[in-house]
Amino acid sequence: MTVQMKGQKMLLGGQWVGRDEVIEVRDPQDNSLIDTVPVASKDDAILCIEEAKEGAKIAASIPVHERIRIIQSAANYIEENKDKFAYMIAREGSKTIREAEKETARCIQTLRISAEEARRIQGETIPFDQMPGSENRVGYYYRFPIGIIAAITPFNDPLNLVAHKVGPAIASGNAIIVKPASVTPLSALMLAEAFEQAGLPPKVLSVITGHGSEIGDILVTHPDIRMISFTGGVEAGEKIIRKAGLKKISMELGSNSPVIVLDDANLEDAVESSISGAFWAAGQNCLGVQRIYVQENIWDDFRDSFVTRTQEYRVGDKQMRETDMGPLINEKEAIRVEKMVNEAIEKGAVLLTGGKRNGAFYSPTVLTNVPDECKLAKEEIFGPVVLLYPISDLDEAIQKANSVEYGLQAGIFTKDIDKAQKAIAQLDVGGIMINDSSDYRIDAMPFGGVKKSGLGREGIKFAIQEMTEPKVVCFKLTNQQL
Ligand SMILES: NC(=O)c1ccc[n+]([C@@H]2O[C@H](COP(=O)([O-])OP(=O)(O)OC[C@H]3O[C@@H](n4cnc5c(N)ncnc54)[C@H](O)[C@@H]3O)[C@@H](O)[C@H]2O)c1
Ligand SMILES: O=C[C@H](O)CS(=O)(=O)O
Repeated sequence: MTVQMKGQKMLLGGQWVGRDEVIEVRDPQDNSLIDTVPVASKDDAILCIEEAKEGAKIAASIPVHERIRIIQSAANYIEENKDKFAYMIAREGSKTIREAEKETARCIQTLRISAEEARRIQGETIPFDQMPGSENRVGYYYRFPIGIIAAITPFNDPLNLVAHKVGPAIASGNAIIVKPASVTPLSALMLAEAFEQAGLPPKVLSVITGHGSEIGDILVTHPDIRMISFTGGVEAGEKIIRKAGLKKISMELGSNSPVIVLDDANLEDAVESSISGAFWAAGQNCLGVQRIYVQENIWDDFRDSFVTRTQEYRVGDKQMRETDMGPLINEKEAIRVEKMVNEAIEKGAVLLTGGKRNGAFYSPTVLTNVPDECKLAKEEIFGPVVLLYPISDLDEAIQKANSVEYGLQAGIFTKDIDKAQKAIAQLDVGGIMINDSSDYRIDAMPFGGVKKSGLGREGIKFAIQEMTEPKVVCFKLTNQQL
């Protein structure tokens, strides 16, 4: 399928512009050239922000009913062209076509929720006469847009995670500058095209392409940027926070997600849900199942079933419908995962299946007996690798699940409501799924983590809260008004 691309153009200050210097966007599966995008200069980033200042005034002046129409129209456009959007996600990224179709459907849902939430940005009246001397006053607060938002997004969900920033920004009357991942910028440019077709006024949305650390620095440090909405790895996140200065910050970072399987669990559900959660998007998934703590009296059954299902997972051409898992985003990432696995094996880990690399492909891999000091055990793998651990009881599972520096989401499989409640209370995470793996999310729920997994929450309504400020209004009434 050929997709008519903007080609060497980015959306900067309401204009589609090209640059002599370009970045090649290549298919991770065969390194074939898909398209090129411009390398924005620091001056381009500064110009983009200057134009976005006008865009912010325009965005704030768009009436809510028009914001709703624009966002719904963009969602309709994506729905009418869903095969092209899914094709591009699978082409420039490493998702299979079926995974890409699901991401496209979620993006449409994300935008429709954004349109709904545009009508729910409300304030409250405040009874001001609460103290002696404060009589004869009435007032309220309402939420207003903050201005220009810089959105910096990762490679693994190149469409929906951009929509999670653009949708709420437009719904709340802000201007937004998106800097997509340099390896998967094309889906973000297609999203910008959807909003252009929908009649979004120029300069409200910009998509600037280039090297993250270069133009990203301008976006992060510029005084006219009022909020940084970052989704990516903790290393980049920490660099951004150190440079940002006094700005609103949203950080959706990495994870090392645990799942607990107790002996009263539905074993088939636990296996199937954890297989999907572990190997979705070749493990390049912030919610990906990385550690599974299995109660020892069901250890053999779970381990054998999980390994068997892992071996049945079909790795291959991501554009083929029968494929379950494609490559990682590039060979460098696959080599990074391979090194983490080999380090663990050298230190005594037991490989139960997988552990094989072929270029950017890395086979679905399961290990046990991984020493705690290994990178594989304590860091984010961001690849198709799962660690199994036997545990004696829930207390041990919770202690071990909490023993890493991340806390995004966790899963627990049990029929015992008391044990589920204990896990809810004691697991140090942003979300816990009962009888689902850690990899469960709907786009409307509050989403984000604790510790090194991030700051703040996304999930449309929650993103809108971060993208708006309350403004208090108080009227002192004159005698004739009383
Ligand atoms: N919590 C979440 O919602 C969530 C969702 C998806 C991915 N992630 C995380 O993202 C990571 C994988 O994505 P990635 O490899 O694209 O992440 P990354 O951190 O390498 O890059 C993310 C974005 O930041 C830009 N960037 C990198 N360094 C920068 C800097 N110094 N200043 C400004 N911008 C900079 C990149 O160009 C890219 O656009 C994983 O850690 C994953 O867990 C988290
Ligand atoms: O990679 C992290 C994503 O935010 C998870 S999801 O694709 O949004 O569920």
